[in-house]
Amino acid sequence: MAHALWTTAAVGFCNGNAAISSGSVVASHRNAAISFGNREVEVGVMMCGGSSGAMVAWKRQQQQQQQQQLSKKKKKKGKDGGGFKRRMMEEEDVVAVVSALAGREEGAGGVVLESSEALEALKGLELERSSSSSSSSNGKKKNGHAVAAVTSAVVVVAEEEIESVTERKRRSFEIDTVTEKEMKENGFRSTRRTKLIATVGPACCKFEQLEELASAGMNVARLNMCHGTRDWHRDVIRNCRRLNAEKGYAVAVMMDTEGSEIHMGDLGGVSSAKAEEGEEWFFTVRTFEGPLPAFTIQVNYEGFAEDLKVGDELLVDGGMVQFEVVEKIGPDVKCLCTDSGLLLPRATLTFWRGGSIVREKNVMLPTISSKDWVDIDFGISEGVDFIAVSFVKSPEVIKHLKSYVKARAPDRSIGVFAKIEAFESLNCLEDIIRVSDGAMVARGDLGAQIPLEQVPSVQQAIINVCRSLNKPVIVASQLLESMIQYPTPTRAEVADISEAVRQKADALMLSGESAMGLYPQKALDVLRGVSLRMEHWCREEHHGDRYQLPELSSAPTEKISEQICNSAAQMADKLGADAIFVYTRRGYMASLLSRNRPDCPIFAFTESQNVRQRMNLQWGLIPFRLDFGEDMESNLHRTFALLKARGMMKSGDLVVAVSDISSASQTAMLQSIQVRKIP
Ligand SMILES: Nc1ncnc2c1ncn2[C@@H]1O[C@H](COP(=O)(O)OP(=O)(O)O)[C@@H](O)[C@H]1O
Ligand SMILES: C=C(OP(=O)(O)O)C(=O)O
Repeated sequence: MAHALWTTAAVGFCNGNAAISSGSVVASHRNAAISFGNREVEVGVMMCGGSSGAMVAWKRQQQQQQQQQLSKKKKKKGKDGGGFKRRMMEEEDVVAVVSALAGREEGAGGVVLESSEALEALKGLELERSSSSSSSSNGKKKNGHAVAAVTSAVVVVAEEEIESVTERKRRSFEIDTVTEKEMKENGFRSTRRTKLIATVGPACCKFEQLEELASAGMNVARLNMCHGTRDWHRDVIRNCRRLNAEKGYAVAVMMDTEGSEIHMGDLGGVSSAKAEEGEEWFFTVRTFEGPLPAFTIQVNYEGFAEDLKVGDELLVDGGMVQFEVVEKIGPDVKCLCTDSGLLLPRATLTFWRGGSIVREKNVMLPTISSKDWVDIDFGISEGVDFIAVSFVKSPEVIKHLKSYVKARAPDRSIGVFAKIEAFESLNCLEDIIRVSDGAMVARGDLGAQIPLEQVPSVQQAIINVCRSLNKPVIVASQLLESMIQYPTPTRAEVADISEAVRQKADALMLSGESAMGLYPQKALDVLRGVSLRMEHWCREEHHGDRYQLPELSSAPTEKISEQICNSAAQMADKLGADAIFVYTRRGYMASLLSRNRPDCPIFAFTESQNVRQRMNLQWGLIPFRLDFGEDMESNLHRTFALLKARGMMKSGDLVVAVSDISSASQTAMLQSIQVRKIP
């Protein structure tokens, strides 16, 4: 808005009828230099004489002029007039103050706010921005005037710069809007600890649909590179970024590689095909000009016919449809359908012989194919937060990818997750997880590689290893499979989700339910509702029967941080603390706290949006973005003030605060635990 150089906008806090006037300014409480776009503007919060309740803020050079203009407007149009809009601010915060300014009508002079809450909000603003203080407290003399209280204040901003203020404010302290809502609705002790991941597909890829999922609690959006084009994925990633930037979410993006396991082609463009028992189908590596012949399925693996033997069982999608190999005809394999079902595009294929999975030349296929490398480059350039690697069989591939990612994106932290689904990965589970940034129990394909009845115990084993090694773990696939078609889940699905929550997995993941199901939103609602209920049951109603968490192992170099976090979590539980606060640059201390699975939520403050998004996948972490101050004390004060102002915490709440950040002036890192009551 270039038209008005200094159209005055005002935010005031009033006692009774007092509004903005040119009444007696008695002392400056604090002067804060605020950057508006390219300019530094001084904003003053004034201490006012109790009798007048007047308030003024000024731009240094134009102070007098501003006051006259404000006063004139006030006189002319009354207290609501002159473009000043009266507005109650019971529970709103600094961000809302500035947003209100940005959203006000064209030409409106400002927003007048009332109530002590609003005053707190301004104090937050002031604290955050203050570079010097000439404050005087209640009743003390300053500049020869009696100062009663901080009863009022005005912030003057240039109209054309409001947007950058909004942006700046938002960037200096950010919290996921859904979490904030949940915290206000349920009280922050009851916020959901288990994180939710939704696979994005045609059923939920539009901006509005993603927004609906985000508001239903999606913490991470997963993109399965098996499906869709890169342009399609780019649009989704950008929609997620837009959602975060415009709506205040912290949705992370996870890219899941296709891998080079054997799978079917795209069925010639149809969305599914039914295979009936007794039918003969041809599996082939040939390509066809024009439409696919009837009863033909293309396969992506050249050695397919070579690896198979007559009599082998061929399982589609881990057994959703089953065939028996009856004949090999050159590059084609004729199969008889023995278990009917729906064939879906690009479904995985596994072969079984005498009750064991067949490992022939296919075992030599690279875990990361050449197409995956191109996808990975794409993901890095589009700024994904996580890369999940399909069919990991050894730790080497993860190490290799991690060093590649570090070289390609030295300034960003991209988490590399190992999907545990290959039979071979179970022989070196610890080694794989140790070098990864997290793991996914990919039960869909895992259930096709090991007997189904072993999947639950393997799930538990993977979760245990992850906790012991301090790696986040995702439980994925078929959590609500029936909801692809129906609006309510089966009881067994609810029990399955509850079990994963009881095992304290970091995150639960939807696949087809959100990607191509009829009820993506409802499925996420069920996931959220069941998680909340089970968490509550474990925490509040079943305290004595706490799920026994496995031993925590430790890395020698990280022992001090680990001990600090373990002690802080124990202390918080024993003291019945309301929250743990952690100030963290890389998210590491936050993860060490999270793995203790304490009773109270962990408010994790970090300076980086990237780290904030990554923390959004971890159990119990409520990630905030915050510009760190000079020292721990100032960080604590600012966060207390801001959280109180936003109605998220209140005076008297008990907080255990952990920090390992050092200020610019400190050379050594200071690790500390403090127990504080919110003032
Ligand atoms: N990007 C996409 N484009 C089209 N369909 C998708 C996409 N992502 C997922 N799907 C659909 O959702 C289903 C379930 O997703 P997922 O479990 O991730 O894949 P898969 O079935 O290949 O393991 C897929 O089979 C596919 O039909
Ligand atoms: C999550 C899984 O992987 P994908 O969806 O890529 O098959 C799985 O197999 O469970």
